[in-house]
Amino acid sequence: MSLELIDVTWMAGYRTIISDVSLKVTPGEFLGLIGPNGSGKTSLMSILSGVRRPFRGQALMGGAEMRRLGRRTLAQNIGFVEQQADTTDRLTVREAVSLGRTPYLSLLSPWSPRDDEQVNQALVDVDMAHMADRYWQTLSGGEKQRVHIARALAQEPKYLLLDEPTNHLDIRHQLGLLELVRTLKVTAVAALHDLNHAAMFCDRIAVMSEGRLVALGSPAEILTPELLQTVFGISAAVETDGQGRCHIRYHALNG
Ligand SMILES: Nc1ncnc2c1ncn2[C@@H]1O[C@H](COP(=O)(O)OP(=O)(O)OP(=O)(O)O)[C@@H](O)[C@H]1O
Repeated sequence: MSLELIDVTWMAGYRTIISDVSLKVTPGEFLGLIGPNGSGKTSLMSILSGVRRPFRGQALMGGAEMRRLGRRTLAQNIGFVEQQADTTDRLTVREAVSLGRTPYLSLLSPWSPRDDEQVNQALVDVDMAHMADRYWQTLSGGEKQRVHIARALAQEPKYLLLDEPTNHLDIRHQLGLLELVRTLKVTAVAALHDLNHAAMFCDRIAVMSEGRLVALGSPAEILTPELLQTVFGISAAVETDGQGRCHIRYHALNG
């Protein structure tokens, strides 16, 4: 089962934000989405998640058009952690993560010990179990971000979509989160600004520029000095280690 976009265009008013993007997310992979500010990463993630519908083209999950699948089906398959999500509700951390179980609950299938297990595991995965009884409003930005991710993990998604998930996180938690995503049995797509993190953790990288998908491939194929110059307007050297992993060394803009 895969997520796929076929010739997708999305417009806001009369402005084209996403142009003719075709992209198939391979089951089990960790796909990084990179591109300059305003290049369309968030817009593309919201189409991949089923939150937004393409203006033209198709967004498919397991070969079925997402627009024909119910919200519950989408929520049982796709966990989406958006940027700047917040709540004014007076919730504890555990209650916020428990919301991830909503797609599985009904009158005939009420809250069970298995739901508790999923919530506990998600809290452990993001290193927030010790704060389970704290109120959401009292958390730091990074702690809130980890709770968002735990809520998505509690959904037991097949696809985990993360929009700039390392925002607000200290470096240890950034690395821990990306390592976690890589080891989970999910297909993951993450919009990332740190290109070296994309190189370290992603199987493939998709590059957005001005609403178009301009490159897609392994980190070593994608992260070349030429692409960094063309898409980001920067000068950099790219080193490759013995295992084929690359590392970008940036040059100062006015150096
Ligand atoms: N609802 C909307 N109405 C009008 N313009 C929009 C809307 N949503 C996005 N845009 C515009 O579309 C472009 C792409 O935005 P998007 O948030 O997808 O980019 P991004 O690559 O995620 O950027 P960033 O790296 O800054 O988060 C931007 O110019 C943005 O202003």
